[in-house]
Amino acid sequence: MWSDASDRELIAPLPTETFAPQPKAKAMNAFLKIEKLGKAYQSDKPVFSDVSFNIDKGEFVCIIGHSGCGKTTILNVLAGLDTASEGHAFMDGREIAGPSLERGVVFQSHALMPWLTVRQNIAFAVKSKWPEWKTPQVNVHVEKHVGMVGLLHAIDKKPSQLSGGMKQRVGIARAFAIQPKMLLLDEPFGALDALTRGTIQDELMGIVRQTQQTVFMITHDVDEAILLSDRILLMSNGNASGGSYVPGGLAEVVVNPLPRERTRAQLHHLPGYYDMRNHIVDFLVSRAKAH
Ligand SMILES: Nc1ncnc2c1ncn2[C@@H]1O[C@H](COP(=O)(O)OP(=O)(O)OP(=O)(O)O)[C@@H](O)[C@H]1O
Repeated sequence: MWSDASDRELIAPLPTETFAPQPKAKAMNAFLKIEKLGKAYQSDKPVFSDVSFNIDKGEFVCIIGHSGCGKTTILNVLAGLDTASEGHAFMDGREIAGPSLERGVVFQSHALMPWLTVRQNIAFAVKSKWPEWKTPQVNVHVEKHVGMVGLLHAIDKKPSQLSGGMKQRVGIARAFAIQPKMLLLDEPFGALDALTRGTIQDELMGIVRQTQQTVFMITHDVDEAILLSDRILLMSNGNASGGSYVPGGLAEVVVNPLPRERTRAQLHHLPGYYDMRNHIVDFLVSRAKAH
């Protein structure tokens, strides 16, 4: 029911699926195209290999897997901050070869410049993207994006004067403000309490739906993935059982069957929610880490 048939063709071999394939038209020239990606810090023990997937424009894709399977490594390759040992990553028809303002990145730690205010932090990024812009235009743009995350009242405060949730909001506003072609989120809400996390998830979902932003996000939270994403990539860890080493990789692609206009409050009442949740949890418990 959930597996993405076209991705299956790209990811070979995949384990037997217990769900009927769901046909989904997928262009050959997908917006983001990952081909047979592999990474080895130790040549005899690659972290993962043969990872292939596509992301369409406007799609929200989450990746889930146990610690150490290589999620951040993949995100860093997409960000241009790391290189793969094998394979290729293309965005918008061009191979990714270094960081670019075409991709906005939000990490778990907010990475704001502590000596600058919210306004100045975001203006710095905006001026890097559009150096020809005059100050009034930069200000309007900054205020629009700070408003989007509900922080206009704190726009002239420094990071030390903000809560953890507020700092993450600034990071999200800054990433959106450069109008990236792709947003890369590495557990952006990992350090937040459940209440703040929920509020910011709602805000992020609203902005993403409104801007049709393409997103690749790492999370450890199954409910967060089900709430936000159109598809969920399930990654397995490298496995050294039986004397030989098998690298980790992309084990399965789960297509989210829930209506896109879902909200956090209604999620648990939607038909199909528990089946999907149980399927992902079962994967994490029994298949993701087959040591
Ligand atoms: N620079 C490095 N040098 C050597 N090994 C590294 C390096 N960076 C990552 N690794 C190793 O590669 C593996 C994958 O790391 P990565 O951070 O991508 O995993 P992850 O799935 O994102 O984990 P987590 O969920 O804990 O963040 C880990 O075993 C890690 O120790």
